[in-house]
Amino acid sequence: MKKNFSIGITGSIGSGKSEFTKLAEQSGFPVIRADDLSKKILDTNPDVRKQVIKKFGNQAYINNQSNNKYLAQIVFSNPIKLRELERILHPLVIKEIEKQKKEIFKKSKILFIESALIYEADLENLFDYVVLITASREIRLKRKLMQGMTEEDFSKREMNQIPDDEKKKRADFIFLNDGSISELKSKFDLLLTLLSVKS
Ligand SMILES: CC(C)(COP(=O)(O)OP(=O)(O)OC[C@H]1O[C@@H](n2cnc3c(N)ncnc32)[C@H](O)[C@@H]1O)[C@@H](O)C(=O)NCCC(=O)NCCS
Ligand SMILES: Nc1ncnc2c1ncn2[C@@H]1O[C@H](COP(=O)(O)OP(=O)(O)OP(=O)(O)O)[C@@H](O)[C@H]1O
Repeated sequence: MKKNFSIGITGSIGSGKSEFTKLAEQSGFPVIRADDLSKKILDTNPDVRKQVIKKFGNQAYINNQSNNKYLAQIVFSNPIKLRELERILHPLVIKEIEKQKKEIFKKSKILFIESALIYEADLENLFDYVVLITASREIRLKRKLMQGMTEEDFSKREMNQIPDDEKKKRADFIFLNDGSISELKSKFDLLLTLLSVKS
């Protein structure tokens, strides 16, 4: 293998991208989760906190923690507000990914990066390859209902995401995750074979 690879993992809500990322982690590969970075920045960056309170009010934080339920209620019902929150967070998330990527590539040739919004946020150039995890709406909804999300909250989030048909045109690899986790693991192993990577 000649160079370092960064592999983006994306998919619509409930598709199973976190499960796929977990498989990469369990196989010993370094992983970055954009969502976790975003949450950490939202919680701990004082300048972000100032900007978020200015746009969304004092209720955006409870004690020292971001009030995600409150923010979710606002932004997923109002695309303008969502863009405002994204404009505050995304540049910092991208900067942090780039920083961590450099460090990780000193020790590893492969890096998996999970991000729900690779196409929505135009992040494609952060990755050598993008893996799209898919499942029917019915299955994705069922999974999120099982996790305690309401159908209304699911639909509001989904409405702010690019449809799978469009994502499929842009992804390098597409894996359907409508079976068991062990079937998903076989697909993960297939990806390693296709990329000539050994865990
Ligand atoms: C509004 C917030 C605080 C709500 O947090 P909450 O814990 O309820 O949801 P969480 O972040 O875990 O998201 C769950 C799912 O919602 C969907 N989702 C999250 N952000 C977005 C978005 N900007 N656009 C579309 N869908 C989104 C994804 O499918 C994601 O996996 C949070 O989603 C947020 O800060 N979003 C804006 C920043 C962002 O774009 N983050 C995504 C990765 S960088
Ligand atoms: N093949 C599968 N078999 C059984 N359960 C699954 C499978 N894939 C995912 N799940 C479950 O469905 C739920 C949603 O999966 P996951 O969190 O991986 O999706 P996601 O794409 O990361 O979702 P989100 O966009 O909400 O972050 C989780 O509880 C997960 O364990």
